Amino acid sequence: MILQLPAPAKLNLILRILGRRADGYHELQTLFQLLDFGDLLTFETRDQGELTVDAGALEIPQQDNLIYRAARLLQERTGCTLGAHIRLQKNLPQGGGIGGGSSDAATTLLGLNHLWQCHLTIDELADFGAQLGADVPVFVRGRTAWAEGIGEKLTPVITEPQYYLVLVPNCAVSTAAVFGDPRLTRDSTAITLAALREGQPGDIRLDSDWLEQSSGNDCQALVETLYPEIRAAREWLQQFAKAQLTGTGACVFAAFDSAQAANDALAKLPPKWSGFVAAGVQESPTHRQLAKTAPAT
Ligand SMILES: C[C@](O)(CO)[C@H](O)COP(=O)(O)OP(=O)(O)OC[C@H]1O[C@@H](n2ccc(N)nc2=O)[C@H](O)[C@@H]1O
Ligand SMILES: Nc1ncnc2c1ncn2[C@@H]1O[C@H](COP(=O)(O)OP(=O)(O)OP(=O)(O)O)[C@@H](O)[C@H]1O
Repeated sequence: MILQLPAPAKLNLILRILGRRADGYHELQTLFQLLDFGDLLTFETRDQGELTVDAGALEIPQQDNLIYRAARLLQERTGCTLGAHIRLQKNLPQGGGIGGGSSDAATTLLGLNHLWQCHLTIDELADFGAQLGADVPVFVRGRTAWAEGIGEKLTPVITEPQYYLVLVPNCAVSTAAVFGDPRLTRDSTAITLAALREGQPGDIRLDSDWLEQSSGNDCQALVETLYPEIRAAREWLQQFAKAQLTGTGACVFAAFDSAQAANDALAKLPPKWSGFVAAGVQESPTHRQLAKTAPAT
């Protein structure tokens, strides 16, 4: 049986670092905005337990690929004797801060749970995801969300519809190196969302005025010192709208009210950089696609 599923990108519209835990991981608060643009994965079930990943031009040994690691973890934890061949169409830049590898891992957990009929719950899959990386659970849960802890405590939120122009500078940033740098500021005060819930039934709605005041990325100053090209890309984008780093970079982004305005800015992009326009979404395209998919037999 064959199943094709998207693996969307995310942006960190807010990234605040509150402190460092004894294990080296950082307590943070971040607003994960899911996008309607990403990688594409094709899963083909195998009767024998063998797992293979065709990652195209992505130069990573198979056993290190988060797709392979997610599939292996699911096999080990469920005792499933089925295997799979998984093909990756890589559209997202590597080390871009837009969660490409994490999203591939989440789509693998969701896709194989469906194909292999493991019947795991989203909570169980999100727990497995957290073992693969701090950004995996948000993609497993598939909602634009406010995150706390090391990124695993998720509260779904509703953001205003926006189009994002994402620029890809010519450098890949190591997340571990940024978090390990003594110059990183780690003392932001925590934001509380509870006040925003007052009088609102259902999910918290974050309006653009609140976002304007609260946005910012605590990694940005350090990353721009380490990679002047990232500062140059952000400053170029800043001529159109407030521009910011996502995650630990390298990508920078700005929000626009229409796809037309975002594409007009993209058309002026200097040839040394690439970029893309994507809409912000509340629900992951992976979940939307799975909801339309017939049960595996
Ligand atoms: C910065 C973000 O991209 C924001 O979305 C993520 O929190 C990073 O998520 P990720 O790439 O899935 O992170 P992981 O693969 O779990 O960790 C990569 C490295 O980042 C550091 N790390 C990550 C998350 C976190 N809350 N604190 C950390 O200190 C750790 O040194 C770790 O070795
Ligand atoms: N399927 C995959 N796609 C991309 N990177 C992968 C994959 N599997 C493993 N990796 C490794 O994960 C690292 C992070 O890649 P990724 O593209 O997810 O970075 P990122 O966009 O900065 O993510 P994040 O925002 O979650 O930190 C890369 O250095 C790469 O070696």
